[in-house]
Amino acid sequence: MPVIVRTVADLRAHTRAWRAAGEVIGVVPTMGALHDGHLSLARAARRDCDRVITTIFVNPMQFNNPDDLLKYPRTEEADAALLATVPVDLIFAPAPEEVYPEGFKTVVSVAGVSEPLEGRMRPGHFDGVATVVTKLFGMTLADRGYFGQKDWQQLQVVLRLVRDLNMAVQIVGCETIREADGLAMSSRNVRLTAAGRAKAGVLYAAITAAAEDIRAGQSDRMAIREAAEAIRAAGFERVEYIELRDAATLMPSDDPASPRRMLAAVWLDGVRLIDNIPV
Ligand SMILES: Nc1ncnc2c1ncn2[C@@H]1O[C@H](COP(=O)(O)OP(=O)(O)OP(=O)(O)O)[C@@H](O)[C@H]1O
Ligand SMILES: CC(C)(CO)[C@@H](O)C(=O)[O-]
Ligand code: BAL
Repeated sequence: MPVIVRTVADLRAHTRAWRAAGEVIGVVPTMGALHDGHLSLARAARRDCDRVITTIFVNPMQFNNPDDLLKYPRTEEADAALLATVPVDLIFAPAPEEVYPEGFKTVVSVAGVSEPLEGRMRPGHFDGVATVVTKLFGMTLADRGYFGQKDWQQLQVVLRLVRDLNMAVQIVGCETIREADGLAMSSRNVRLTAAGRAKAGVLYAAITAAAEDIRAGQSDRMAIREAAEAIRAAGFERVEYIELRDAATLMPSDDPASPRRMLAAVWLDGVRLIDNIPV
């Protein structure tokens, strides 16, 4: 089993020795309730790095919805058993007071790319992500950080953060791991009912069809409207957004010559699902 460490002092004792030995350290930040998506990041880190740390921390600062924080699944024992199969060297699972001790005052805020889409729908969310990711890099002294493309906007926020603050961490974006019906794996999927789960693959199918239609010459607006209709017709409660954006800045883009990404957030069974694909 990987060693589980709860304090920054204990973590540093390991990472200092690793660095002194010239070893390359990879970190995989997670909020736990691990699935194959997370494990694919840990496996990529295992291939590239001498030492792999997975952090498990349900970061209160990035939750704009207290109910979402309360309901967030916590499965540490099962997570440790899964990480042992990779294997990772160390699990860092601090308590909130270790990360945000009394007197904590700093907020890291990435303007621009944090603002639309998830940033608009979840106010303060990306400040919480940027702050905790900055702290996790500082705590772990990692050389490389592994993030999933499933959270595409988050990945762009982290890339901007690292560039803007000259952090010596190389960011690796790993592709989205999906269930057989196309549903992107996510810790929140366990909250779907059996009926909801049976429909959930429609999200990926609808945005994939829209991306194909756009590549075949259909207008962006029409293709997106059809995708939203297909999702509603399948019984999803709400389409929060389906947007075609510049892949790096997340600003609106109608220029097919530059890399674009279709990003969506929808509600099914009271669960908020996100997904994205290249166009
Ligand atoms: N299906 C997936 N494929 C690849 N990477 C993923 C997948 N799901 C999550 N990740 C990545 O794992 C890291 C940790 O994510 P997180 O712990 O939030 O898991 P999650 O399943 O996305 O949970 P949720 O979306 O419910 O918060 C992030 O970098 C995220 O992008
Ligand atoms: C990167 C992260 C672990 C920061 O809390 C979180 O946003 C996540 O799980 O994607
Ligand atoms: N997976 C991104 C973190 C979050 O939803 O809060």
